[in-house]
Amino acid sequence: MIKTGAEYLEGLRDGRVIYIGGEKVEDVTTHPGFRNAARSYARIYDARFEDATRDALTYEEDGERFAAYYLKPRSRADLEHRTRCSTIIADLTYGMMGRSPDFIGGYITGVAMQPEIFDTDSFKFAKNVEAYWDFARRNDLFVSHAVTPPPGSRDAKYGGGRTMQPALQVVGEDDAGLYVSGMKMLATSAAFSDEVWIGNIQPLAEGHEAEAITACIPCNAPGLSLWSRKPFERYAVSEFDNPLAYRYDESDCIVVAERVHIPWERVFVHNDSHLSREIYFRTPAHTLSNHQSSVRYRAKIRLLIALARRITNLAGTDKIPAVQDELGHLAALYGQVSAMVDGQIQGHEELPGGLVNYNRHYMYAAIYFATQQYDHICAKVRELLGGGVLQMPADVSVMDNPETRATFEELWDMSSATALDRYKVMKLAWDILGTDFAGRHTQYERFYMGPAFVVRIHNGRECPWGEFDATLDGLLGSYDTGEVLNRGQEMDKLAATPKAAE
Ligand SMILES: Cc1cc2nc3c(=O)[nH]c(=O)nc-3n(C[C@H](O)[C@H](O)[C@H](O)COP(=O)(O)OP(=O)(O)OC[C@H]3O[C@@H](n4cnc5c(N)ncnc54)[C@H](O)[C@@H]3O)c2cc1C
Repeated sequence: MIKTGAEYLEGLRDGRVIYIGGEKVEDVTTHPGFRNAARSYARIYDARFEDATRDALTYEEDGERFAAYYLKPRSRADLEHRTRCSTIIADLTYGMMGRSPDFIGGYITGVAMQPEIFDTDSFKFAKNVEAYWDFARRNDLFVSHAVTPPPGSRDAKYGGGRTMQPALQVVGEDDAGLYVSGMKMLATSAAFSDEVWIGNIQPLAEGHEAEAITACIPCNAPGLSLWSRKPFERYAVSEFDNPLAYRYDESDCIVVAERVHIPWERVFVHNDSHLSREIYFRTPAHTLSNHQSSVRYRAKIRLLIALARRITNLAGTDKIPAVQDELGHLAALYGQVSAMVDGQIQGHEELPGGLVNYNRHYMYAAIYFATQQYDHICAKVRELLGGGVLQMPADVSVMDNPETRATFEELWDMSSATALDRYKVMKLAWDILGTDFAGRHTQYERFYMGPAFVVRIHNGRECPWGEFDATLDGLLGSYDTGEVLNRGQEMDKLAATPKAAE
């Protein structure tokens, strides 16, 4: 059953423990660091009840409606349905919320499409994976994830001397389940999610099997706390000055567990270092979730490029051929991203059991493009922006004082736009390019799938090298030494033949 925005917000008032530094957040739906972002997520939930978006955001099965990110794709049309769903969510948030519910919806659905790999000689967890997917869709869960170990796990003294190890691991077991303690990085949107998925996207070293635990934990589980980074929403001057930080700060939290109990039915991998990482790649999980990343990125750079064009229009530089050339360059990059989204559908893969997946190599290639080009796109927009934003008054209170307002409106007005309209565009541009919020986005786009070398490893793994070999071998096999020698001898003969009378 799908939830309304109000029901979703009510679910966040569940006693979860969130810290901002030493401050304990009592209620994310009212706290000044989180409340507007919570409402932005609620807006996504409400859109599922609106005529224009219901069919794209949901699917129906046996008379019941579920979020479309829980749809197991069986055809190209299903993949397109999932893409439309993520496009609407990304458009509602201008691509600012990377870990919206459709991201981990892709993980959960992806693992449930090939649950058999979770049955091993030691544990039979396939039924848990399938049951969790059904539980998540029936309860319309928003799940976030933390699958990166803390830097402390590289510490040479890692093995000893501490009462609690930094890397989250199993520390106990009983008939009902497992106990875990430690930290996981960096659960974006966890403050707003119902549950958090913990696991390992990086390889685990031998001897670290206790860290292999992969499971879902409710955000209000006893012993679990979420340690938030600085919430930018709290420091937004106003909605007019920082419209993006004010509405769309999705938050990032370190997950800290102190003897958190996980019932067996929520455990997907235990004590198996290899499998704990393989599940993302041997199932469609990583591809379904990160197709969403490409779709979201497209929405974000559309906003950035639209801003670039508007800025040049307001400044009157849009008629200059060199400026038009820059806009053409940005338009080409946008076209490439769009083509990469469509290509993942066009080149989709058939899976066992009548299921399909987006093209995983194209997905990783799109992510690599996105991570490498984000700084470049921002730099181009900054170039076109000039000193614009810094040539504006400090904040919108300039409009509250009649004296400053009169001068502002008289001197800052241009034929292209009023002073206030120019101010509005410049402040929005700065919110995506220059503020704390913007800096976090630059880091996010670079690291959400891990460092660049990790994204290259994914590309190398999924590249159809066999096809490359076939191309090369086709050419190499089309000639051999004998033929070359024969052809050479024939040329010699021809050269030796007397030419006909000219
Ligand atoms: C804003 C943001 C949100 C995120 N959200 C999530 C989330 O929701 N869930 C989640 O699980 N993760 C998330 N991540 C990703 C995650 O937390 C890590 O930041 C990411 O995996 C990189 O790990 P790290 O920070 O430990 O960097 P490191 O692994 O320490 O890498 C940092 C740099 O060190 C160098 N380096 C390290 N190892 C090597 C090597 N072997 N070879 C060459 N160079 C190397 C590279 O230059 C690399 O860029 C998020 C990250 C950011 C920035």
